[in-house]
Amino acid sequence: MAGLAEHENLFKRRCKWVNGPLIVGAGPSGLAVAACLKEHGVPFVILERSSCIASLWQNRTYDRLKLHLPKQFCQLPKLPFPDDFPEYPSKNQFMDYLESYARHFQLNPQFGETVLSAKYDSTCGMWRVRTAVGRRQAVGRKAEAEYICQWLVVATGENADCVIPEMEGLEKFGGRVIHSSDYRSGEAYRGKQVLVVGCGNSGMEVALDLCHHNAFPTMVVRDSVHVLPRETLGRSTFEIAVSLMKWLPLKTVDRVLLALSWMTLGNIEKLGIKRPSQGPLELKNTQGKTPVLDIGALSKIKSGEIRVVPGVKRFLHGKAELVDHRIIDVDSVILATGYRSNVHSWLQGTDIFNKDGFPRHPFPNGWKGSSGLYAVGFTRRGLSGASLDAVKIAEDIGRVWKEETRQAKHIIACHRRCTSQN
Ligand SMILES: Cc1cc2nc3c(=O)[nH]c(=O)nc-3n(C[C@H](O)[C@H](O)[C@H](O)COP(=O)(O)OP(=O)(O)OC[C@H]3O[C@@H](n4cnc5c(N)ncnc54)[C@H](O)[C@@H]3O)c2cc1C
Ligand SMILES: NC(=O)C1=CN([C@@H]2O[C@H](COP(=O)(O)OP(=O)(O)OC[C@H]3O[C@@H](n4cnc5c(N)ncnc54)[C@H](OP(=O)(O)O)[C@@H]3O)[C@@H](O)[C@H]2O)C=CC1
Ligand SMILES: O=C(O)C(=O)Cc1c[nH]c2ccccc12
Repeated sequence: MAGLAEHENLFKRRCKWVNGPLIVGAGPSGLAVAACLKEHGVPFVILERSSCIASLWQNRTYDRLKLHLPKQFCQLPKLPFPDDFPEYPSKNQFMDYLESYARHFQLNPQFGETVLSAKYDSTCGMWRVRTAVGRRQAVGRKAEAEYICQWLVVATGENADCVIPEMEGLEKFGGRVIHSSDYRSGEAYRGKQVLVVGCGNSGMEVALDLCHHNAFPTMVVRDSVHVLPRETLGRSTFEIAVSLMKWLPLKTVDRVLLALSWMTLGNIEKLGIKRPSQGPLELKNTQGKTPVLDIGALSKIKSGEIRVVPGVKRFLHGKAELVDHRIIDVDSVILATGYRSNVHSWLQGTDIFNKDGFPRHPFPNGWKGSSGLYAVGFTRRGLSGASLDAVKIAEDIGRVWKEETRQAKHIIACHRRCTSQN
C-alpha cells in the first residue's frame, strides 16, 4: 500500500527527466563540476535552494572577508582569476569572479529549489530527487517537484547548516545572539561588550573586526587551537606547507610550521591559547579542524584589545558565567561555532556518506560512490580540493556519456537503415 501511495504522490508532483547529471548546490563546487561537464559536452541541471549562486559567500559572510589562502589555491578549473586580482582577493572580488564563471560557461542554475530527499530506485536504475520549489504559497505549502536522473552530484558543501550549540541559560541572557554567518560588520556593536564563542577563523576574524569598530570583544577558547601566521618571512605559510609536503612527511612539515609560527607569533600558550597535541596539518587531515591563519587578531590579543576566556558554563541576564567561575558582563553574543554538512538529512541509503554527511573514504577517494552518485567539495581542502573533485567527476561522467551517446547514435543509424530498406 505504501508503494502505491508513493506512486500516486509521484503523479501529483511535477515529474521531470534530467538529461545528464543533476547537481545539488550552486556554490563553487557545483559551478566547477558544471563548467567541467560543459567542456565534455555533457548537459546537466543545477538545483540551488537560495536565490543566487555561492549563497554562502553572498549571504552568509561578513563585509571585510578576504580569501585566506593565496589566489592560486582558490580559482576554479578552466578559468583563472583576472591578472589584476591581489594575492588575497576580497569577498566581492571572489563573488564577481564566480558570477563571471557562471556567465562564461552559461551554467544557469535553477534557483529557489531545495532538495528534500534523494534516493536510488534500483528497479529503474535511476535517482529520484524530490524538491520544494519557490516561495511558500498561500496555502502554506511549497510546490514540489520530482527529478529522475542517472547521475547525482552532491555539491551542498561542508558549511550547509550553522552549528548552534545548546548553551545553558541562553534564553535568559536577554541580549542579541547571532551566528557568525549573520555577522556583517562591527558597526552595530560600537562600545559594546561582545562575547565571541569559538576561536576558529570566523571567531578570530569577527573579534578582530569588532576591534576595528571600537567594540570590546571577549573570545571563548574552550579547548585548543592552532594559530599560524598567514605569512612567514614574506611568503604564504600555506604555500610553504604545500611546497614542503612534496619532500617531507606530514608530521615533519607540521614541526617546521610550528617552529616558524613560534618565530613569528611567539608562545601563544602565554595568551591563554593552548595548542592541540596533533600538528596543524595532521589535525586538518584527520578531524577537518582548520588551523587559524592569523591576519591580525593575535596582536590584538597580545595588546589586550581582544580578551581570551575559557569555556562558558552558563548565561545569566546580561552576563556569562565561565568555567573558571568568573562572571563577566556581556551585551551581545556571536556564536562563531562553525558549520555542518546537511547531506544526511536528505540523501537516503547511500554508501559514500557517513552520518556526519561527509564521504566515508578519505581524500582523494571520497568523490565517487556507486549507482552514479558523486560528492564534490567534501575534501576538507577548501576550494582547491573542490576543483580536484570537479575535474575527476566530469571526466568520469563524460566517459560514460560519450560511450552511451555513441551507442545511441549507432542504434539510430541501424534503425534508419532498416526502415529505409523496408
Ligand atoms: C567564511 C568562510 C571563508 C572561507 N574561505 C575560504 C578560502 O579562503 N579558501 C578556501 O579554499 N576555502 C574557504 N572556505 C571554505 C568554503 O567551504 C569554500 O570556500 C566554498 O564555499 C565551498 O564551496 P561549496 O560549493 O562546496 O559549498 P557552498 O559554498 O556552501 O555551496 C553549497 C551550495 O549548496 C546549496 N544547498 C545546500 N543544501 C541544499 C539543498 N538541500 N538543496 C539545494 N541547494 C542546497 C547552498 O545554498 C549553497 O549555495 C571558506 C568558508 C567560509 C565559511
Ligand atoms: N578568511 C577566511 O578565509 C575564513 C575562512 N573560514 C573557514 O570557514 C570554515 C568554518 O570556520 P569557523 O566558522 O571558524 O568554524 P570552525 O569549525 O573552524 O570553528 C568553530 C569554533 O567554535 C568552537 N565551538 C563550537 N561549539 C562550541 C561551544 N559550545 N562552546 C565553545 N566553543 C565552541 C570550536 O571549538 P572546538 O575546536 O573546541 O570544537 C571552534 O573553535 C573553516 O574552514 C575556516 O577556515 C572562516 C572564516 C574566515
Ligand atoms: O579555509 C578553509 O576552510 C579551508 O579549508 C582552506 C584550507 C585548506 N587546507 C588548509 C590548511 C590550512 C588552512 C586552511 C586550509
